[in-house]
Amino acid sequence: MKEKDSFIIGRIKSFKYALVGVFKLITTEHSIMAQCSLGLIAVILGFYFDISATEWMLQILAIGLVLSIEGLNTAVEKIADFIHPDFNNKIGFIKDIAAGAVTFAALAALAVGALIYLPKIFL
Ligand SMILES: Nc1ncnc2c1ncn2[C@@H]1O[C@H](COP(=O)(O)OP(=O)(O)OP(=O)(O)O)[C@@H](O)[C@H]1O
Repeated sequence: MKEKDSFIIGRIKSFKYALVGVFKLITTEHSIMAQCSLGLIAVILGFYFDISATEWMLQILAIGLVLSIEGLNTAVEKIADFIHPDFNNKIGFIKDIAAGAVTFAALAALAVGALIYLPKIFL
């Protein structure tokens, strides 16, 4: 049996695997690429409109929330396709609710973006 790593070595290895996961998500998943692009546009808008520190914090949290849940949704889709590649109503239900979770985050992020930028654009 493989010997267990020490606490510190274990955490460093986990962080390395997590960074590899970030790289895989960004380079292979179209949904993550799309969300990253929207996040990048939000960051550019943030610099353009010189938003406050509080607005930056809310915007960064919103971007992080969407990317995190989109990443988990991708993982759910991959597991579903792996364990049951054929059409199946239960797999469809699982994928739908995982996508629904992303939609909650995306709507919240949209609301944050609207509250930050609409007054700056129209007022
Ligand atoms: N094996 C399946 N059985 C039943 N329904 C499925 C199955 N695979 C996909 N679906 C249905 O199709 C929808 C889209 O699934 P899919 O895996 O293509 O996700 P997607 O959001 O298009 O993913 P991607 O991130 O690859 O663009 C699901 O939400 C579900 O309703």
